[in-house]
Amino acid sequence: MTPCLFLLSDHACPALLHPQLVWHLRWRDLLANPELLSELVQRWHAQPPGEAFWVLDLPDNQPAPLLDALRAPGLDLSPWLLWLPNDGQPDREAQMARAWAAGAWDVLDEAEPQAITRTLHRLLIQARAQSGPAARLRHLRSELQALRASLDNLPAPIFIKNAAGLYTECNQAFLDYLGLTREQVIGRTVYEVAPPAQAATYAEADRQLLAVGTRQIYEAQVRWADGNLREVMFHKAVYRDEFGRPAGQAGAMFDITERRQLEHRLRHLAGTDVLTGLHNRRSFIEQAGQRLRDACQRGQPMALLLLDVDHFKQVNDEHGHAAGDAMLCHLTQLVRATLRADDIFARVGGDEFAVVLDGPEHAASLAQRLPLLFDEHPLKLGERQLPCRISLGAALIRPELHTVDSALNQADLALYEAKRQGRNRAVLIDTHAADDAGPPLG
Ligand SMILES: Nc1nc2c(ncn2[C@@H]2O[C@H](COP(=O)(O)OP(=O)(O)OP(=O)(O)O)[C@@H](O)[C@H]2O)c(=O)[nH]1
Repeated sequence: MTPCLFLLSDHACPALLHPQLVWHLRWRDLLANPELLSELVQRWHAQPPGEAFWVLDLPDNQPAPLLDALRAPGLDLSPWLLWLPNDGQPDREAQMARAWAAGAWDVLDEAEPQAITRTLHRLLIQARAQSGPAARLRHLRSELQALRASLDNLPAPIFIKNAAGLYTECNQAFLDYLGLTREQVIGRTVYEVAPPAQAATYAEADRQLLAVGTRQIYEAQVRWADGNLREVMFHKAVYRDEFGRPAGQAGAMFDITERRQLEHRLRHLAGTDVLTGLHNRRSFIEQAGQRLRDACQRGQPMALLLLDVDHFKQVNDEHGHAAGDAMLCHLTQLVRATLRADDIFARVGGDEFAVVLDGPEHAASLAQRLPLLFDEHPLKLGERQLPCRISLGAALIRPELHTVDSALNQADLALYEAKRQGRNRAVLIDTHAADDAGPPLG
């Protein structure tokens, strides 16, 4: 915002004649040849000064090309002055008249040094008014407005907080997202802007960020304008004062609710059997593994049951694949109704199902009841009733001694034994009892 003097002259340099001019107004450029004006214009565009004053000599009384050039975009607002040399030319009055008519801001007549001093004095007063604190404030205000307009055009909610945790700025997207007015946000803390549970999370994150003094990315819930909680990813960074101390933080919010829901749904689908809606084998291995680890910590004995439909191939062959599907769903419903809420039930093969559960008593009771259950509840297909028979192998295990695989192997041995003994029955193995393959239960 330093006032500048652009001097264009083919006469003896007026700046040299008037050091006061040079002293108070920093030279921006000095050109001795009016033909270099185009170069001046280019420099002006490359690095426009805040304010500029031009002192012009109108060479050979031909001001038109010069003035046309001065009206080029970006230059036409600059005040300019005519330098009238005291060189004895006869048409001084005419020159002056032409300059006024062309829009000269003033005339510096070398023949009247006192008038030049007055003009320069006025020039300085104006220069100071244009480049002083008020002008700087105007400039800052207009920059702030430009910044705010840019922020308001961004779709992501953006906020700025000072070191005391007060919001000092935010964009329109932030207000829209929270459903608040500017007055409800600016100058307030997170506790006045967000529900208490979320506000505590944000305040702790703010504290950590200011302590570390760099950047921060974290996920948290945010209450949306409609009152619902949304999943949001915060990207925040500290800004510093002139001494390099953290002075506050600027943050942006990215709503990832839909992305998280999609991920959750994909994870669910990846672990779900399409026909029955039960865990598939992959999900069963994960869930059962976690259950065994938990049980291991508690010293809780566990059981793993394997159920397999007897002669299921025959059902398919005689009644069709759709009837076979219906039988698998029927089995699913019957077993699920018998299990406890925290038992893990999965379809681990075509006609093979697995259950992981706590406690040998519950396992023994199920092993006894399930084969009978299917006798009592045949599958109804229209007018027809299809008998549904299953074999069941159960392994009682101590989780500290078993993985899911080894528990499955034990249950498989028991299932094999049930099939071998004639099907439609249960065999229970206590992996720690001396006689591993116990008697059939069903
Ligand atoms: N309907 C239907 N059948 C399936 C599905 N998945 C596998 N199967 C069939 O299930 C049958 C399983 O047959 P096997 O493994 O021979 O067993 P099984 O006939 O029950 O004989 P045992 O187990 O020894 O009593 C095969 O015919 C598969 O084609 C399915 O999703 N739907």
